[in-house]
Amino acid sequence: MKAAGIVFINLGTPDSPSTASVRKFLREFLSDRRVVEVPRAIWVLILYLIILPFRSPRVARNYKQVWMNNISPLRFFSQRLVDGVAAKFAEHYPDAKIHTRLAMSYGDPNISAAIDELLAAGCERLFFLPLYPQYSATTTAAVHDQICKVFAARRDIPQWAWLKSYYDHPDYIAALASSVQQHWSENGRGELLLMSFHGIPKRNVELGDPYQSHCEKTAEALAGELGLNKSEWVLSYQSRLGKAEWLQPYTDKTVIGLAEKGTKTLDVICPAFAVECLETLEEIDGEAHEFFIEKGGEAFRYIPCLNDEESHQNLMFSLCRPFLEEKNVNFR
Ligand SMILES: C=CC1=C(C)c2cc3[nH]c(cc4nc(cc5[nH]c(cc1n2)c(C)c5CCC(=O)O)C(CCC(=O)O)=C4C)c(C)c3C=C
Ligand SMILES: [Fe+2]
Ligand SMILES: [Fe+2]
Repeated sequence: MKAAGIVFINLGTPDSPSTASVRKFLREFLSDRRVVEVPRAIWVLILYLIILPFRSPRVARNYKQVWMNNISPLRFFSQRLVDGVAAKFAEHYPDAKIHTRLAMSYGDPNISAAIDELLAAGCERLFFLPLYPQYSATTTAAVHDQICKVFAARRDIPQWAWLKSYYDHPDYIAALASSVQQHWSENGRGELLLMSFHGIPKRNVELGDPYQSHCEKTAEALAGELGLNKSEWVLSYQSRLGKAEWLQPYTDKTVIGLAEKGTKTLDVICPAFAVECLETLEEIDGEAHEFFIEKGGEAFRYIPCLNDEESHQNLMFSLCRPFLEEKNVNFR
């Protein structure tokens, strides 16, 4: 087997929960045209005059609530996951040279540095695995752009492949289902299972982004695996930004509506997030949790992301295996 490099890529996160670090992160993230498609001249004004000055201190306070000693949850769990998968590679392919790296779309460690390190370590083949089960141009294509930008500046391009999505991979659905079942066995079963996915603007879907259809397929497959009928689960979209319409139903309104209509116990899972982050810990287990209780709910039970669970490491291993074994790669 030729020396191979695997790059796991997540969104990115600030270096610290300070306003300055959050501002730096938001500036890079929200300047990407894949993320915000508003015409540049208008967007630069909104970003620099409104979002960066006003949102950064508020979001920094939110990050402070979920920060783990001196590391962000997203960075902590992503690195643990990658370390766990690296150990599996070493165990299953003891004679092979497989190098793994975690990289971020925004902030450090960046994709370009990861590629440089892997090539310097002698990797002749590279595989990129964005940690987004559902494809969206706002996230997955942004990763693809960055990979292509790095190679556009190189003369000798290595053989490389990437994984576009894994929204219906049997090991992904099985890992989610077993996390729900474990949660039910430890905490009891709520009246309803809410599956909350990160949202994107509705217009993006109208223009051809398959994200919504991927989320729906994940949700239906998970409900099927758990044997739930239509009245036992709900899909919603969280984390909207700005005034435009995003995918509906919105998670905050859904949670409030359910509590007002008499749901007392709610189990909540966020299948679009590979690992814990601000959007799961603060927005869902913090804010949405509070809304539910304020409006009359009794128990809001957040089901953790797959994080560095064994089932998640095995899923990552399965996703990399065809590439590592140089089989005919036939990814979706
Ligand atoms: C799971 C996939 C994600 C999609 C799709 C996505 C689209 C998307 N996000 C924003 C704006 C923000 N997202 C923010 C945080 C954030 N987003 C994701 C994932 C997806 N985003 C994650 C994992 C995180 C958490 C990062 C962390 O450090 O924990 C933020 C920052 C926080 C805030 O200011 O509220 C913004 C902004 C847009 C505009 C978008 C699609 C158009
Ligand atoms: Fe986001
Ligand atoms: Fe949020």
